[in-house]
Amino acid sequence: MDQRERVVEIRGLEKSFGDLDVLQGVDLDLYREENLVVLGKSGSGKSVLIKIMVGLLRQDAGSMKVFGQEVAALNKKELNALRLKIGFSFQNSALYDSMTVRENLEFPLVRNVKNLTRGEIDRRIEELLDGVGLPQSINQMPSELSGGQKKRIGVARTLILNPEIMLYDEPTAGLDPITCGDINNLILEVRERYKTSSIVITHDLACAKQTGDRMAVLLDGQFKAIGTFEEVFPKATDERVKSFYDYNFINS
Ligand SMILES: Nc1ncnc2c1ncn2[C@@H]1O[C@H](COP(=O)(O)OP(=O)(O)OP(=O)(O)O)[C@@H](O)[C@H]1O
Repeated sequence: MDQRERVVEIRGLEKSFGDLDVLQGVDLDLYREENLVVLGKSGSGKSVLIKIMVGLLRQDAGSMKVFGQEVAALNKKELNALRLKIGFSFQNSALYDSMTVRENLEFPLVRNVKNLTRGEIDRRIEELLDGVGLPQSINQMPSELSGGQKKRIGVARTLILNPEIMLYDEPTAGLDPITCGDINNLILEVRERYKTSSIVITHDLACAKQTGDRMAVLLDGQFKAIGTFEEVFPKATDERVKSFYDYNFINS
C-alpha cells in the first residue's frame, strides 16, 4: 500500500463535448511535493483535465479530488478557497505590460489577501524575487525583460499567494536550450524552497526528464504510460509513446 499523501486523486474521469470524447476514464495521482509531468498531443485534453481540477469545467463521470475534496461538490466559497491553493503559471507568463515587476506581483497579493501592511507586501515581493533569482528586476517593465526572465517573474507572481500546487503550462516553450535548463532548475528549486506539488505540462522531453519525478502520457483520453522517465520512454513499445521520444531526440 502506497502511504504517500495524495494531493490530487483522479479516478475514472470522463468528459465529452457532444460527440467528442476527450477524457475516457482518466486515473491519476499527484503526491505531495511530487513533480508530475503530463505529456499529450495538442487537443488530447490536458487543459480540460486542469479545468476540471480547478472547477472551471465539470466532469460527466468519475471523481476528481483535490486535497481530499470532490471538486464538483464544492460550493462557490469552497471553490475560491481551493483555487487560491492552486497556482497556474501560464505559458506566456501573462504579465501586465503596463505594470512594473513590483506592481505585477503586488496586484494578485492585495486583491486576494486583505489587511497586509506596506512592509509585509514589500517583504513578500522581495522574498519571491530573490526566490526566482531576479531581485534586481523589481522596478523594471516586462518589456525590458528577456523571455526567460519573464517566465521567472511569472512563476514568482504565481507563488505570491503561497499555492500548495503549481501548474506549469509549457514552461520552456519558446526558450533557447540553455534558458530551458535554467527554467527547469527553477522548477526544482521552487519545489525545494516552497514545498509545492507540481504538474508540468510540456512537449519538451528534456524538460520532462529534468523536472519530473514521474511522467504521464495522455493518449486517446486515458493515461497509457505512467512512471519515471526511464520507465516510460527509452524502452517504450507503444508507437505513440515512442513517437514523443523519437520526435524530441531526433529533432534536437
Ligand atoms: N468548452 C469546450 N467546448 C467544446 N469543446 C472543447 C471545450 N474545451 C475543450 N474542447 C475540446 O476538447 C479537446 C481537448 O482540448 P484541450 O484544450 O484540453 O487540449 P490540450 O491537450 O490542452 O491541447 P494543447 O496542447 O493544444 O493546449 C479539443 O478537441 C477541444 O476542442
